[in-house]
Amino acid sequence: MTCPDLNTPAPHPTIPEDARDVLSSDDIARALRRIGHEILERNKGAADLVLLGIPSRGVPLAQRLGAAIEAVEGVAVPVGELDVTLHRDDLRRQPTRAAHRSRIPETGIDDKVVVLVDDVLYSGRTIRAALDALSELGRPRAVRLAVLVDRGHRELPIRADHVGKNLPTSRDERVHVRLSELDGLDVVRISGGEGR
Ligand SMILES: O=P(O)(O)OC[C@H]1O[C@H](OP(=O)(O)OP(=O)(O)O)[C@H](O)[C@@H]1O
Ligand SMILES: O=c1cc[nH]c(=O)[nH]1
Repeated sequence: MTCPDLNTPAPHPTIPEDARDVLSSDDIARALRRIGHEILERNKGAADLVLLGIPSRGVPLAQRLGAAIEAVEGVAVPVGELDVTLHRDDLRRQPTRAAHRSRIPETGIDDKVVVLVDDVLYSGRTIRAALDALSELGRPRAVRLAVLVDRGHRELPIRADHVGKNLPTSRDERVHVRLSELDGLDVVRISGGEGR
């Protein structure tokens, strides 16, 4: 098996020209503010929260959620990133997928309420890998999941606790998330599918 390269960023497909917008920059900002409020409500405040973004785009989303929570509560929530690459069940099929390094806040995750953050939830396999990666790092009191887009088609018994937008899709469509920190603009588009 080829080992993933730690330094080479994963290639990302360009968005086809016929893609249509599903979330604008303002929509994304509103969704993240709402999710921030939901997380605080569910957790009854910011105590013991740790946000972990899943690379690539889960990382800036986790940082934005941290900022949104801080704006409401006035306290900084630890934010880190959790690489799941080596825990994926499709590593043999996609051996060139780049590995990142996990960055866990100094607070650690033991007895914390960890909120995993990702851009798209689809089969659920990335989140399964995230739970596997997390179990090597400690024992959170609870693990929750926040995603910007849930496009359905789960292949595993995994669900999100906080969703920016539920987007019914067909399997031959693709959801493209672009974020200013990595891509220079904020937008969610969808491409492919019958008649599009
Ligand atoms: O529920 P799943 O079927 O696992 O799909 C969701 C994952 O797919 C995308 O990642 P991708 O592998 O395209 O890499 P990226 O994060 O670099 O965009 C997305 O960012 C999610 O992490
Ligand atoms: O449509 C999809 C499916 C998985 N991951 C994405 O980013 N988009």
